[in-house]
Amino acid sequence: MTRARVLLLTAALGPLDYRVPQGSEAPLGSVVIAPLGPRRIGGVVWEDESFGAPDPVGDNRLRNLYEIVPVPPIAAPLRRLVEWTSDYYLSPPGSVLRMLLPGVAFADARRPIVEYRATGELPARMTPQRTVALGKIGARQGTVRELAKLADVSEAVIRGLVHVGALEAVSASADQPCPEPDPAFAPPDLSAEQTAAAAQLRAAVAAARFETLLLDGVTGSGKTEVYMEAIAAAVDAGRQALVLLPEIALTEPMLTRFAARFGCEPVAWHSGLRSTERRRAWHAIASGEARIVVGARSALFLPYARLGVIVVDEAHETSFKQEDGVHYHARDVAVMRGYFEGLPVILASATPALESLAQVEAGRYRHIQLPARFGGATLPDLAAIDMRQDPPDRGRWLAPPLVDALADRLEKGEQSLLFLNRRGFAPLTLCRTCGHRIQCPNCTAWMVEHRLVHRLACHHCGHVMPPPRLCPECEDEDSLVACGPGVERVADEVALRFPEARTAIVTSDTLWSPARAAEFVANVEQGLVDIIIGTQLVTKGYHFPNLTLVGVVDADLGLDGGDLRASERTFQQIAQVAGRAGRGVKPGEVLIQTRVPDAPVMAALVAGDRDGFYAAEAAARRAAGAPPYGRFAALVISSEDIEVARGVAQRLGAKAPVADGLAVYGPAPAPLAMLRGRHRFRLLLHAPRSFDLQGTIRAWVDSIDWPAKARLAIDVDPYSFV
Ligand SMILES: Nc1ncnc2c1ncn2[C@@H]1O[C@H](COP(=O)(O)OP(=O)(O)OP(=O)(O)O)[C@@H](O)[C@H]1O
Ligand SMILES: [Zn+2]
Repeated sequence: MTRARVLLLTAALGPLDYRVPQGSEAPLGSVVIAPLGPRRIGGVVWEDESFGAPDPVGDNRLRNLYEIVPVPPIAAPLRRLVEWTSDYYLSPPGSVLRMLLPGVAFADARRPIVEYRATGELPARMTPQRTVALGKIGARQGTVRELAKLADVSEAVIRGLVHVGALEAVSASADQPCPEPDPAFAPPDLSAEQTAAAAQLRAAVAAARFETLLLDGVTGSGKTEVYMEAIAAAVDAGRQALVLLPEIALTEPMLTRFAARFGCEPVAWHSGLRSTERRRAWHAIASGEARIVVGARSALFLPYARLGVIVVDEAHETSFKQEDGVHYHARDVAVMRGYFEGLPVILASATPALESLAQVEAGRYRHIQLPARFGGATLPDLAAIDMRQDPPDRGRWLAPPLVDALADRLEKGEQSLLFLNRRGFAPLTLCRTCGHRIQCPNCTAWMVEHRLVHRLACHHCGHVMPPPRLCPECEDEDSLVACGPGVERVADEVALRFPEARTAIVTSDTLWSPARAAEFVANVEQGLVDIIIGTQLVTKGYHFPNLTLVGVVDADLGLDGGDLRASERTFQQIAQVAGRAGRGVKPGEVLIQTRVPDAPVMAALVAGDRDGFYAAEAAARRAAGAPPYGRFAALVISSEDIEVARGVAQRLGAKAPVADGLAVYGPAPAPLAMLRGRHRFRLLLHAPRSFDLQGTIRAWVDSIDWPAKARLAIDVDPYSFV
């Protein structure tokens, strides 16, 4: 009889033993469906010796596996990555496994789906909407939902077109062939510096060995062009390439850019995909047919058949850190994947994380630099506007020098960008009469006014309500006032000052789909926008040659809050957004509104002294034992019942581990004391780099009993301290 130990797709259990039905085989890594009580559940056949090698279950108690799923087995290096991730981030292995095997992995790729395509017949009644829709669909084929998305119309319009015979149903196999990228399609003419950098990357891919390379080039130096050479090398070698991006909004422009370089779009992977697209993508990735994959961090764990290189673009971005479920950092896990699979990992950034630079210094990462912009474009001039000396008019947010600069660009027909990392109209609504502030009922957070949609919204839990007319506290009428600016409010000021200017507000509210992102890019490129007002979403990736002015509306915003990376993040964010200016022939100017122009980070930005800033920051971190020279981990205990949460936190606190060099802070109410209706208490651990934090935490957490109503979230190497 053959048995199989299976790691199931559930957080609650370790591996379980099963019997392999007669006539079937289930070698290590096989994807299977197994019985679990009355349920059917997916899983992967695993080594007996993993996860503490639990004792085997007696033959007589084994249940039969239901099915061996006909997809390629999960390879050993990826199984090791699952174990490592589970171990390092203190997450159940079943939760990690789910990232490899989303539901679509179990959907039969060969089962046909009904798709639709144009028949060439035009409906008798042609509305303008139908004309546009058919134009956009062209020769493409897809489900009703996909075509609706493609044509930017409702599904009803598509169904209407089917009804009148303009579209016909076809049975499509879900594993439609992926187009083959052609590395020789349109290679760029690289500059001498770029050529040297690209040669190093190509050689690393050809060597097919683990190595981490930090591609550190100023904004506009052509990092993307250069790492595409590494991808070309991987494709040439018959391998797959993965590019991780920090935001979904960046994927669409990147797909277009790849299409220009390789002759076809790569395969995209992110949470915005339709389930049919997702199914197609997953199976193409697992079979090796998807040669280039561009995706968000969730693309990292997929079972690539023949991965040859991983690129992490904008590698300094903290959005690579997942803040729920498995709290992993995609940049760090990418490096581990490279290690287990024996392949190069390229981290690209104009403002590398201190962590990455420390690895370079320690000799563990190779440093590849591109110190100049491509094509003779120069880096922009940065200057600070001291808001204490040059304040904006009352109730306004733009200081006179910035207003003048905007007027100047409008006159010259050049584009400007105003950056403020705050969505909505105003971050706080306050009663003038009684001082009441409108707070989210579920979170320790203010409700943010979104005037464009007439709503107050909580940015933590998504709770929305109409803006009240009466103060909920004193019931005074029309006493509520908006405090502070968000991008919408800055846009109002721009409209007031420059009624003729064409503006675009760019936030996750306005660029919620890849299609909207693509539309925004096209509008700016065609010169249909004069002033962009945006959040961090516009700080990176974009290349608008006619954009010559960047205004940072509130440079001090990120410095509040006492986050250990506050200065570093401020530096990166402002350097990145500054990098959008002057990328063409015309030089760029950057004006930074601040109340602390003498703060080291502002002074370094204005002086263009990146090395000095990083050196000072590194010294300060080293002295404080902060990352990357020391380590943190956070334990957040939450419950709907505050007493339960407090009780567990206190019992845990009473058993806090004691060790040389280890400091345990708390328990204390977390800064975000309530989130989604749950009360939160936090314990923070601080230890030297070499300390076994994971082992310590594991033993500690096991030392108390956990009531069912309390939940524990563990965050190793936290980036968010709320
Ligand atoms: N060798 C080249 N030939 C033609 N165009 C190039 C070349 N190198 C760079 N470019 C162009 O210069 C612009 C900037 O390059 P790219 O976007 O690759 O820079 P980057 O370093 O990734 O920038 P950022 O970090 O600011 O996003 C792009 O429009 C790119 O196509
Ligand atoms: Zn809330």
